Amino acid sequence: MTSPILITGAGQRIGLALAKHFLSQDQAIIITYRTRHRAVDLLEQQGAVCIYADFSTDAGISTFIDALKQHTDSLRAIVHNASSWDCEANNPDFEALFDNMMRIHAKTPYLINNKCADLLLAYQLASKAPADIIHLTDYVVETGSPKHIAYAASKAALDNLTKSFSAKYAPNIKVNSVAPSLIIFNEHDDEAYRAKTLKKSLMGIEPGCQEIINSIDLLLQSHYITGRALPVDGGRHLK
Ligand SMILES: NC(=O)C1=CN([C@@H]2O[C@H](COP(=O)(O)OP(=O)(O)OC[C@H]3O[C@@H](n4cnc5c(N)ncnc54)[C@H](OP(=O)(O)O)[C@@H]3O)[C@@H](O)[C@H]2O)C=CC1
Ligand SMILES: Nc1nc2c(c(=O)[nH]1)N=C([C@H](O)[C@@H](O)CO)CN2
Repeated sequence: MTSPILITGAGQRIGLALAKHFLSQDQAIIITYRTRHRAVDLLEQQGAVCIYADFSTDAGISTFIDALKQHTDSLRAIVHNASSWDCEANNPDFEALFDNMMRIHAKTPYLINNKCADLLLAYQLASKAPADIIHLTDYVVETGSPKHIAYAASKAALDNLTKSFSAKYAPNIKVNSVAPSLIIFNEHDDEAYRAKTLKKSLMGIEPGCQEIINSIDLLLQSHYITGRALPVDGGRHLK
């Protein structure tokens, strides 16, 4: 039985790089997308199952879960990557911002982990190896972020879900976080922001998506690491 890996929000950037990596390893994948980027068409042509999902409402989460179960009866792993890096400066409606951040970063993983564990257990039963849940959190889980307050709090909630679900699902399913700081800039990031951000870590580089791919491969290959957050942050904590 080839059990696919589910990656949420894989239409661009890190999620897309992960999807391409797994396909290059002949690992079946299911991805979610919200915007139908051209890259989604290309993933589908390469054999990926691509499911539209907008996690901005409870109904959208529920609709996705139902669609997922129509496509597969087992999962090798779930990578919760979908995210919105939104901030208070851009959203004076703090009620909506907080709800949106919590829903995409905490409620969506919470509901999928609870309602799709049977798919992961089906893989474990057949393979006799543990399945995996991986949460993409953020370095700011440790520090907070004065400019992304609701975002940081929601990622901290996701970090806590890692601890709870790892205890709930062990030993059949491992649950870990990958906690990045800067991985890749956004196109709109100006030179001043880029220079300031690069100075925040000891390594002082924009490392690129391969760092996250390497981290996720490490967690997938381990039969022992669970309940942990793998920091991928260039030594930012020592700056
Ligand atoms: N990039 C970086 O340097 C860092 C990234 N991270 C974390 O790593 C992960 C990947 O980062 P990155 O690739 O930059 O992520 P992006 O900001 O590119 O977002 C990834 C995807 O999430 C999707 N998404 C956003 N909101 C929703 C929603 N409501 N419903 C469904 N999908 C949604 C987006 O869809 P659409 O294409 O429609 O917009 C997008 O394709 C994230 O969890 C991020 O927080 C953490 C620290 C640093
Ligand atoms: N969903 C996203 N989350 C984050 C992003 C992003 O582009 N999308 N970017 C960052 C920054 O790189 C930050 O780590 C350094 O300024 C954080 N989260």
